[in-house]
Amino acid sequence: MNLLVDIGNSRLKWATSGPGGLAAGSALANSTLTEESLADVWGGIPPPERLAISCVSARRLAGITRSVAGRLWPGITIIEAKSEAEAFGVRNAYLQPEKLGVDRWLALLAARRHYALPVCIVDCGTAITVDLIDERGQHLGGMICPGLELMKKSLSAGTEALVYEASAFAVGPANHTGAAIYSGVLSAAAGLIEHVFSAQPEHCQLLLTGGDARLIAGQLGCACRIDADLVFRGLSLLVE
Ligand SMILES: Nc1ncnc2c1ncn2[C@@H]1O[C@H](COP(=O)(O)OP(=O)(O)O)[C@@H](O)[C@H]1O
Ligand SMILES: CC(C)(COP(=O)(O)O)[C@@H](O)C(=O)NCCC(=O)O
Ligand SMILES: [K+]
Repeated sequence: MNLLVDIGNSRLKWATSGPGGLAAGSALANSTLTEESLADVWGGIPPPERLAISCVSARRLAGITRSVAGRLWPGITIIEAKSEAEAFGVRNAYLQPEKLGVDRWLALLAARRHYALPVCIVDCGTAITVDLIDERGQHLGGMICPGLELMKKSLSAGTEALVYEASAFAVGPANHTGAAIYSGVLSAAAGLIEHVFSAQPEHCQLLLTGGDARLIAGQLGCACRIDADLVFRGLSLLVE
């Protein structure tokens, strides 16, 4: 069994991978992550052979992950994923390939392995990222925009009257501020995706992942597939 860890800017996600496939554990908020809280969660799992880490957040969080794993399972092999110019049949479009977020790179590797290309990958996390990959495994580049929570927070940070509300929900034209903000950011996300995807070849598949994938998918006027495990699937290539 191997342990896969995806550290985004909001949450640490983890899963085990074995002969029976992937099994995701519950995500931990970065804001409350400590060696103790992580050791509590992992204390109950069987010792993994290898640990694969993807980290686009603070190095401190990768450090906590390494240190807890080393303490619980002395001698464990730890692999930290890095974006490369080319691997597993995927060629990175970035001028400086190592600068592409490693979560985005791993999602591309997973798409190449598990889906019929071309694919448009959208990661609906802290940021919303869009990445395009053609039938030959060539990454065509991508886009980055704030995620739903960040869009809401930026309105409250940049205005006098708009207050951040965690719980408002609305679709379409809204009749109070919290709902109007919610509806606005959801439409912005859906509009970005539809705009990019509509310019892709007819046979291109749309693949959504990330914490807000289901919510955003519900607003799309085009067919899409949700794969919550895309980054884990990329990580598991590194330990297979
Ligand atoms: N239980 C949850 N806890 C926190 N955020 C959640 C939860 N369910 C969905 N979300 C949404 O998921 C987003 C974070 O998605 P995630 O893919 O974990 O991001 P990242 O990889 O950037 O850490 C949050 O902005 C939030 O809107
Ligand atoms: C764009 C991101 C912030 C997305 O992070 P996330 O929303 O998954 O936390 C991350 O992939 C990143 O830091 N990328 C480096 C810059 C780039 O990909 O161009
Ligand atoms: K992510």
